[in-house]
Amino acid sequence: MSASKETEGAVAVITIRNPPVNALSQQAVESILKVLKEVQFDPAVKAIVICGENGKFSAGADIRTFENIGQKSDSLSHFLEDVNSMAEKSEKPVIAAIEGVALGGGLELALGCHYRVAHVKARLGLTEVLLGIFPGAGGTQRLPRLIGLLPALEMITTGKIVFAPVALKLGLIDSVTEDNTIKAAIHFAQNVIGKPLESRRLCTKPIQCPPNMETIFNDSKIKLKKLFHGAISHQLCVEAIRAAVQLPFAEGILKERELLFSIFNSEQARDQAKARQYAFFAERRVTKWTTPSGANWKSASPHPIGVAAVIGLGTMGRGIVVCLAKAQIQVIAVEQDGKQLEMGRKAVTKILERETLTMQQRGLALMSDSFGSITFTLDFNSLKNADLVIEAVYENMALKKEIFKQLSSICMPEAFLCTNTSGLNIDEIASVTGRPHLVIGTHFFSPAHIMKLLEVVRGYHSSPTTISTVINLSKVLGKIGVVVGNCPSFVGNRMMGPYLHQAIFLLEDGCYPEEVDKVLEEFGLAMGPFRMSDLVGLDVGWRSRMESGLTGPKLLPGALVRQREGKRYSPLPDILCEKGRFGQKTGRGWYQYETVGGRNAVPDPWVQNFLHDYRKAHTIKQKPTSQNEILEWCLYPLINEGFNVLEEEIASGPEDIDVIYNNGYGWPRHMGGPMFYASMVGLPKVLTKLEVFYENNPDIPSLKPSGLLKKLVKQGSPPLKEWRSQLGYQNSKL
Ligand SMILES: CCCCCCC[C@H](O)CC(=O)SCCNC(=O)CCNC(=O)[C@H](O)C(C)(C)COP(=O)([O-])OP(=O)([O-])OC[C@H]1O[C@@H](n2cnc3c(N)ncnc32)[C@H](O)[C@@H]1OP(=O)([O-])[O-]
Repeated sequence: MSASKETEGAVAVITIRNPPVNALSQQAVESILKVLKEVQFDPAVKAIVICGENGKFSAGADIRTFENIGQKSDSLSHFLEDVNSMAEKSEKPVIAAIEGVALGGGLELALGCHYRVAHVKARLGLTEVLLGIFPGAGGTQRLPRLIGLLPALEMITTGKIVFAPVALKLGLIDSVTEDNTIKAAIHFAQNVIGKPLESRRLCTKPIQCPPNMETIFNDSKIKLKKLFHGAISHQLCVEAIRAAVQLPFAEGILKERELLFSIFNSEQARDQAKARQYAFFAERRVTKWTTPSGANWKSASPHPIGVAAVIGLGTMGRGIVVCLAKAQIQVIAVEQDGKQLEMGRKAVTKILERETLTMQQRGLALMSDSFGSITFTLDFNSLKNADLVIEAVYENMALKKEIFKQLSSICMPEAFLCTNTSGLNIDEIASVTGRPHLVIGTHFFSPAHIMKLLEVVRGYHSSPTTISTVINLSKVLGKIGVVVGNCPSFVGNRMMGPYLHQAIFLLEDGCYPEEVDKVLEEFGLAMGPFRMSDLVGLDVGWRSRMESGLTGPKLLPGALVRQREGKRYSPLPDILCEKGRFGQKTGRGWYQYETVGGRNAVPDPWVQNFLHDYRKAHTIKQKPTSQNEILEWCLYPLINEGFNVLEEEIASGPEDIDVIYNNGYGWPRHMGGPMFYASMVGLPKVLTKLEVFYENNPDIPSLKPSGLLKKLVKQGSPPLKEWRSQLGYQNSKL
């Protein structure tokens, strides 16, 4: 953890060293400050270049030290701003040579420099808000002075990262190079020696403000509230930028620090920051998978995938083709029906055109010819060229088995065979192949080219190389792969089950869909259970319930309307489907929509009357339910299932579950994930509530408190990071 100095002619090059990403710990910052002071007084030095070791400028303040945030944050912010200010005030030109990343405090340091030279692939951003804080070393005061109020507002309040070419257009950097950045910066420095620096000092620069500033700030706060569901740091960013506009620079810096401090003094804001930082590290932790046999992310080597095939060009298949092509992988897209193939080809082309346009708008030179080539074909034999095949046909075990049998004989013996099933048994699918060790589940989330999550479902025989290859592929696709065990519905969908059932029981008991959705959306979920069901399509669950005999022709005669095998059952979604209300796709579901396929959910008086009549017909007394009760009734059963998943060793740890929910199910990051949320609420409280729920509803088994939850409470509710050590892994499905 140090900064060192070398000289090249009259230019001193200060290198930040703190592997792996040159994070700015207090020690690192002190060291930069010391070297910077030294070169200020060295008469041989006429210009200064600051760079980071190993091709990374700096990923900002050291997040690992944030755990004990509070007083310390003030000193770190102080120190970092001291460096920035010293660079800014220097009488010798200071140039930031930006390679890899300049994020958070790293970019703030670069903003303190007089000039910025970046490599074409470098990424820059003030990402603090994504960690529940905001730039605390002058970023909110300097960035608007450099690039203008509106672009700065957008970058700071959303944590948006831009590539160097876009940064150049914004005026964030002065030069982009495709060659050696440090050499380019030294050359740049030599050219500016002796030139006046006053106009390069951002602290002296006025901010160009549009006349309707107040409206801009107020609108921005409203937009952010909607977009980030009540996350406090986003709102505080606006206040700090307002200070940049209203106050002289030095006072703005003090205000920025005061606002940053207010985060640590508010319990809610502090918890949100903790949750976001936990989510950051959880995402890194899940990549370090391990199996009970001892194989792990370090010991298993992934195979590179040059050619991948996708079978089935429905919604999921199309999205998977797009993300493979975007990652420059050659794709073979197979359908069995000519019409479906043509529809799939058109849809994929349209998405790729949209993606190209978006990339171009973001200033990235990604053109359609930099996508991997796609061959659309009806010929199954073309699969013989694929390194990896992803089957994405509809959820039918017989069909999937038929396909895997064919794959086993057509594909190269070393080809990996993946299924995009969202809940079927991987081992049963693998059993029809001659290579079960190369079979694995790759559960993508819709839309597959956008959603970041990939549940990697390990079958009993899936080899470490197979796991490693698919996890590596998830990285190549820009996704987060989480290894989970093989059980019905795996992790995410399995936990959704009790949540959705409970939401429907609330309707029977007196609530309305919009009431339940509102509570969960105010909590921060991207969509409440009913809007989400309408989006997915109510017919999906209906077909599976018919298949398993819970409703429809296979239902045993004499079954009670609201009970199945002694357990509470609600026929409400079945009745809606029988009436052709499948959700958005039919323009009617739990809500009504302006058109078939419309997205704007409007409460439907028909549903209200229907629920009213239903309760009357079944003599159900309408119970008043408070907002808090709605939240607990929906979330606690979901969390309880999470503990069951951990106890059965379907997920390696609470972090895995939380990463799945944050990236696949629209869980608000400032709540960390369901398991983190449980730890914040307090395990004894969750347990007590579940005990009461179950006692009053013994016919709802998912309310029965999980053994692991009880065990943890008995042990005094250890912190979440210790839960893993309570898991035995004797019967691990991982
Ligand atoms: C609270 C008071 C603050 C007051 C002062 C304010 C100053 C400032 O305004 C605040 C900040 O800068 S806030 C900061 C704002 N900065 C950000 O938000 C940037 C956050 N970082 C990133 O976005 C990504 O990590 C990168 C894009 C840098 C690299 O992505 P990639 O290539 O896919 O690699 P990867 O796998 O992701 O990371 C590799 C390893 O590095 C580790 N690590 C990373 N950053 C770290 C950090 N800052 N620190 C420590 N460690 C950090 C990471 O955990 C991992 O460790 P592991 O043990 O091997 O698992």
